[in-house]
Amino acid sequence: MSAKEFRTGTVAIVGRPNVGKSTLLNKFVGMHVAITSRKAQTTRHRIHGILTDAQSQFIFVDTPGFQKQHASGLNRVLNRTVTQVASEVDVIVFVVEAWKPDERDEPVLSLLPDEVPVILALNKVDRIRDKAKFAQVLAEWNARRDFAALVPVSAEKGTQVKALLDEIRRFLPVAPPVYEADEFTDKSERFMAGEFVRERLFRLLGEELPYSTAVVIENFEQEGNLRRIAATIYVDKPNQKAIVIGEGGQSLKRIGTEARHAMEGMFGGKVHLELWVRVKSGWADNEAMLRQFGYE
Ligand SMILES: Nc1nc2c(ncn2[C@@H]2O[C@H](COP(=O)(O)OP(=O)(O)OP(=O)(O)O)[C@@H](O)[C@H]2O)c(=O)[nH]1
Repeated sequence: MSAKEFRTGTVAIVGRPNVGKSTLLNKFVGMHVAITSRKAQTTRHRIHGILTDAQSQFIFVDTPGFQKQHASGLNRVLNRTVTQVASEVDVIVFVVEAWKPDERDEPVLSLLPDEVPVILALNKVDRIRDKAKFAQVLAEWNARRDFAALVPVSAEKGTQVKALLDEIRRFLPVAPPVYEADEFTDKSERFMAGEFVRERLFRLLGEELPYSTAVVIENFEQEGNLRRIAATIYVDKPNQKAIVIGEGGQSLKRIGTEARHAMEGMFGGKVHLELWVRVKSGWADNEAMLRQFGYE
């Protein structure tokens, strides 16, 4: 492979909430950079996962979940991000669930720009039993848009993920790599720290908490191999604060312990983590506050 043929480009992974975008991204980069959970819309930041192999460098832009039913300020910001990201990349991977074209995919489909090639990834094929019906689903999707390719995958099992990667590669421009091969994300440790707290929060309390929770890293200091991190979990209502803290502080303690262990594994050093919970009502509707929380 000569340097002249090396390909580098950006890839947006789009799709409505819960279709498996984060799982796919994690599979691609082989590392746990974006959080996954059963709860819809847990990915709010634009995360760059990077995969470099002998022939190419894929720079993945993970886009936020997409929900039309709640017209809050948060969703307006999310929708803007999805369109903006989609028009700036070399190729788009549009992730849907494989069993049937779903009307909830329509808002995302309608936002995809015409000038960027779109690969349809039909995810969760591990749950497909009826092959004949699946052929019909493929035909239906084909009729809806001129996709650059249609690839059935299972992000969770890894089935066909390599085939999907090969399809994506075809659309990356010939260019030298932008990032060093061992970089997996362009976000700082500070950002990752916030992601770990958010992940544990959703994992532990996902069923009880609404989407209106944000994590802000207030302090991040490094002394030798010790990192001192202070984070605030913002909730909308006092009763949510009580849920996050839990009986006798049990929940908050568990979130803190698990997040700290995850950080220590990732950063390769000791972490001292301090967690606070604060009520800031209406934050999901206030665009200035959203910017403060890093939701561009
Ligand atoms: N059976 C099966 N489940 C999958 C597959 N890929 C993802 N899932 C599950 O689908 C759920 C949603 O996955 P995520 O990766 O969090 O989905 P997402 O699209 O990033 O969701 P948002 O962040 O809400 O936009 C999780 O429970 C995953 O375990 C797959 O290939 N097969």
